Amino acid sequence: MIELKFRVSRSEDVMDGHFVPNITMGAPILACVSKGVPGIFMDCHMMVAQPEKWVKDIADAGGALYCFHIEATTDPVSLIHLIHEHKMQAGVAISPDTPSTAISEEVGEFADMLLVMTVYPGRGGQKFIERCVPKVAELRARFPDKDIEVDGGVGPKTIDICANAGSNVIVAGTAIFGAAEPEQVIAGLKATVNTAQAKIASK
Ligand SMILES: O=C(CO)[C@@H](O)[C@H](O)COP(=O)(O)O
Repeated sequence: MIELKFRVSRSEDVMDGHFVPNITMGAPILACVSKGVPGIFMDCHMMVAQPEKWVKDIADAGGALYCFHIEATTDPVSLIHLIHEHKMQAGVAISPDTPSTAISEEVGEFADMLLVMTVYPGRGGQKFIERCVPKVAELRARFPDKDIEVDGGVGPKTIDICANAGSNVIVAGTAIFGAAEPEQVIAGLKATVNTAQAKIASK
């Protein structure tokens, strides 16, 4: 299945730091998309400083998954519960300089998805940061049943390392939107992840 991922941020509020094309927008636009494409799964990556503030707005706009940054909150467990109360899945993201251990056992167990950023949050088209990949393997070992997403600089040249580390949700912006034949890129990314997942499952 192809999902659409929405990067949600406001100019005054940006932190500095499945297959998903990536688009930047806020709740009003999400609401229009939700209305125009009934049943769409909107994976909302909240690159905002106070993620608690936007849960209701995003839920009301039709968000299906609300992913916040662990660096942006002091109480991730309560935030996950709040997201679930609003009938959305909860994702927890870590930026490139944040270790995987920032995700406690409790947070990892309650979350539906863990996101390892492989670029610094802010814009598309950045270079893949390979030193982030071991965090994917660490989280996969600790949380074998969770969705683990990678985001940033992921495409045909970097998918192998992500998939083999255990990532099963891939965000790709430039690699898809910049391709002459996006369908082929998506098919290649999917095949690589499916093969790696089958290998991991057979161990
Ligand atoms: O939101 C971010 C970075 O801030 C990422 O989702 C990138 O926008 C992904 O785009 P590419 O790196 O694939 O071009």
